[in-house]
Amino acid sequence: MSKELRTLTREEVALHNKEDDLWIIVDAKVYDVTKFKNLHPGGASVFLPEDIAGQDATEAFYGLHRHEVLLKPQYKRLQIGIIQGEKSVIHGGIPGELSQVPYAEPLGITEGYHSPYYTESHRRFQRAARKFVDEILAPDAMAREEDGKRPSLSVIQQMADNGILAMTMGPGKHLKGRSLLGGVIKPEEFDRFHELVLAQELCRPNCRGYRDGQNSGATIGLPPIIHFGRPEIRERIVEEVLSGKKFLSLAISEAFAGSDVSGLRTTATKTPDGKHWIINGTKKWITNGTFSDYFTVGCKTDKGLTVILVERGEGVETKAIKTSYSSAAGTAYITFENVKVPIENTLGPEGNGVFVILSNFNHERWAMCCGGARNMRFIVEECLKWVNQRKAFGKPLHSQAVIRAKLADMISKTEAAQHWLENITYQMQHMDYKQQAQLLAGPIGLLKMYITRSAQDIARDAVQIFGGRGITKTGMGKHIEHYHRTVPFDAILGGAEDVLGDLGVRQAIKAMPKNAKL
Ligand code: HEM
Repeated sequence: MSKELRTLTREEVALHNKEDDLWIIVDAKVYDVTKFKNLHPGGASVFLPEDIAGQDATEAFYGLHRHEVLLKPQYKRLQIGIIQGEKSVIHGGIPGELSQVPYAEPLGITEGYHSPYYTESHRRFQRAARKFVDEILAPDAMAREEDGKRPSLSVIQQMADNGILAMTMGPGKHLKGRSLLGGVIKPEEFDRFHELVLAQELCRPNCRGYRDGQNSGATIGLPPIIHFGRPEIRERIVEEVLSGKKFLSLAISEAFAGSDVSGLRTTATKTPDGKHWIINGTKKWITNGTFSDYFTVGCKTDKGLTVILVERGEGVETKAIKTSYSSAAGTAYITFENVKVPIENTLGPEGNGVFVILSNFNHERWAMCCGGARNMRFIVEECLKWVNQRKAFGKPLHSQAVIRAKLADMISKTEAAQHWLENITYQMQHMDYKQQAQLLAGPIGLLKMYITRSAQDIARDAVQIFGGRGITKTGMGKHIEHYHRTVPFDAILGGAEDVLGDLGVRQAIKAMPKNAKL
């Protein structure tokens, strides 16, 4: 039962300023810390100075704690009253609502700004996605990132029921008949900008391992089945995965070869009757691999690289790899030993695996750009809040020019990334698959390189702004520490940064007109 809060004057609170009778005010709320002080992680002595005991400690509190501390039940119950005639105004964000911090949201969805891309349908969709993420996803994300367990199946089920798993595959027939976020838009309305909005909202809890744990194996591993699978396989597996019943991973990279797909060593040889493949080899860094039921596997065959769908079963072993993010992502090392697979599981023509794999890359890299650009923005928001509430040398941190210069750089990079991303998204919206492959592989490669380089600059600057807190896993800088530790993932997964930059330039050189001379 919640206790009755008292209405108190500041004068009344001031009388409780002794070790055995100790109250403080934080944001118009009165807390009795008499007993708590001996359990306080920051020590008891911090409560005793005369400007804290019985006084308003709001500024001191927010210089040292995140707002969420006061929301935890064990601390919330320390509140005994509220100051007469005052209201508490600080909140750590209202679930489902846009942040009011400048640059915390893409300009296109920020109130007062205009956009050539976002319509009322996108904005409505964004609000529904934000609510889902804040209320359902974020609590699970934080808990699983902490304990390293895979995302809770109940949450995956809710993602499936709301069409989220299906929407991460982009617009298309697979959305038909689904209720998207409780019917907030119709399946035929869903376009690339809805997809962009969704991809960015899903990142907001800033739990990088968990984010990859939410079926991102399927986001990259299912399209080859949608586009190249035989109808009977496609129908069964796509439905099982998008309804959250089964999990699937893309299994291309190996200890022997990553970005260089032609160097893969996993082999598939046909049985003498030609009815099965026998697969042998290993795969490494396979997202969701520890818990996936299906694997979309790149194999060497007589006719060259071939992509084959493999079901978990005899001869398939997966074990967890420890990476710098949490094991919620299920990153695995996989061994295939004489795994027998029906020939019908071949995806696309034999020997055409490079095309099957490459045709997927644009969408995968674009989706990673969506997340990368959003994560940069989240760090800008954290830094803006921190420099505003933290004092150093008697002044707020933002009064230091060097801090403002860092923020200027961070904000510019974040805005540049988002605007370039939105332009590419607009191109995707108006191009068919073939045009995208021809015209967008280079720009998407360059964009991803730009985002991951900028993200690493932002991570480094954010650590400087947060100081020791930026390298501490709990407390004020916990998101900065997490970001700085996990930001290299984007620079590696889906094509290493340098390889992608090079791809963009090589494509430009290839497209140079013969008559272009200085
Ligand atoms: C109801 C009031 C308060 C509660 C519930 C509370 C709770 C906590 C908690 C949970 C931590 C661990 C770090 C974290 O999770 O952020 C902490 C750390 C700390 N607290 Fe408090 N606190 C309160 C008020 C204060 C006040 C008024 C001061 C200073 C005047 C203070 C000074 C500190 C310090 C110095 C630390 C260590 C910070 C660090 O390691 O960076 N606390 N407090």
